Amino acid sequence: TRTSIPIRRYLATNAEQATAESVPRVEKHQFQAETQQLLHIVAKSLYSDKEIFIRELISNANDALEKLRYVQLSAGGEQVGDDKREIYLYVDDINKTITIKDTGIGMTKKEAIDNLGTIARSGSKLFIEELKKDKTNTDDGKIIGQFGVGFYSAFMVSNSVEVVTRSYKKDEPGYRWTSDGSGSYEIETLLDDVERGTSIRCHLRDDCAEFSKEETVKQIVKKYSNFVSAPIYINDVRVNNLRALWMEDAKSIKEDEHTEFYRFVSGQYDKPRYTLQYKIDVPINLRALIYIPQYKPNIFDVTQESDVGVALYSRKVLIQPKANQLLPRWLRFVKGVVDSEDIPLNLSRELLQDSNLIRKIRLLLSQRIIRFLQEQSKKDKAKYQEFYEDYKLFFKEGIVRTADQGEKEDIAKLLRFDSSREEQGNLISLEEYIDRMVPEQKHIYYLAGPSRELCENSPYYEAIRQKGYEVLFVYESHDEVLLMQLAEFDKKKLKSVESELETDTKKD
Ligand SMILES: Nc1nc(Cl)c2cnn(Cc3ccc(Br)cc3F)c2n1
Repeated sequence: TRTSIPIRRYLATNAEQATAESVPRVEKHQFQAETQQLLHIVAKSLYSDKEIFIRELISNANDALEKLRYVQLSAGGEQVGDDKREIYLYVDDINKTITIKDTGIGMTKKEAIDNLGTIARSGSKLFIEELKKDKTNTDDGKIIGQFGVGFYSAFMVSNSVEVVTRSYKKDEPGYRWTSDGSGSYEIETLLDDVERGTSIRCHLRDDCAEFSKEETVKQIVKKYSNFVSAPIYINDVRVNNLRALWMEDAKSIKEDEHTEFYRFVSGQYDKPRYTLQYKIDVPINLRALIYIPQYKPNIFDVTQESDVGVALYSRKVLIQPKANQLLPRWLRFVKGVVDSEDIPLNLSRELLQDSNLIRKIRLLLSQRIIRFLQEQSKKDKAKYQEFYEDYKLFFKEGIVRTADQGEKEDIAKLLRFDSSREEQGNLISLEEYIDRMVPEQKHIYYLAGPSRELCENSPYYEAIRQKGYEVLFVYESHDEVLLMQLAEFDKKKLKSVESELETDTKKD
């Protein structure tokens, strides 16, 4: 429904109408100081790669559609049936422009000017703080995230930016805002009909002409905005088609949907061996969909810094395709998506590296994955053992590499060992060993040898068996180093039977 009204009906009386013609329809404004500063930050330093201006403008467009839906819902108005909630991109490689148009809530003149100011005020002040303190962002971050500095990113690639917008509010005219991002902008009240929503037209710089090429823009939209809930069209062809599975109710997702999604995020064509969907809102907002591949990693995968498999999103918008700081190195074989609202959309790649928010996500995720795998081991021991045989090198590397005893022991929960009390090949965990230690037994005992038979025939083993103690058998020399490195677990010392015997005979 084109509810826009022509300006002439907008001014009730003739008198007003008469003056209307003389009202200066184009006003010139100076950018505030903060805006200048922010524009400079954004245009010069903020974004590692320019292409994300498309992500930012699409996110603003999607937010405008979400705000419209929210406003109409809370106003009790029914969702007007034929009211399209869509995002349109138009590229024109003759005139070197790209336009992002939404049919969302739109802006009044005051809102446009205030938003520019708000972004600039909260943006530059908060942004400078963020750069300094790198505290986890306060809710102001949400304002930026909401209609963020993202708009300014258009100036990274444009000689000038032209915005046509009309608010959903009754009797509001449309406006055209233009600026070259230098010191001022113009805002013109439009006399003719303007459809509700906002369209941002970027007049691209010569060195950014690629963003007026349909194919280039399609790839960028698929990369960053594939999961944006509103339909996105480029020159009237729909481009986004995948559902953000990680936002959906875990119980409603079928196995083959996971397989399709896993193949999209992992770039591998096997299936998930394990699937973990993880949602928390405190201490931070986190939606994660984690897959462990069916595929057995080869020595190359283990030794090289293989392609890190976890992508970071914020509210369904891609922030970083290979967010390797989201998981500890030893979990680099994990694939999937982590989405956090608390990540301000506009943090640059560098800032993401070591913020304490990222450290918190890393700790929460790795502990949740360990807990999940322990649960899986109890649910299906054989399946876990198969997984353990394929992935144990990653855990051992993790234990040896970390300096933190707590983390060593967390990872050690995943280890499995041959035991004197079990059939060969029926592996037990350290926790299972501890649960069945004899009362006066103080330590966890292990014996390293080339094979089970040689272990069982070792004099060391015989002695300890007299005491009725269970002994873990390890056959690889690196396992001996590993256990020495681990040194203890759950306050019990890990003792090699060989060393134990000597000290016993030496009556300490
Ligand atoms: N698409 C879209 N829709 C809406 Cl409702 C808003 C509100 N703020 N922004 C960012 C923005 C864009 C242009 C100008 Br001029 C000012 C400005 F803050 C929005 N962008």
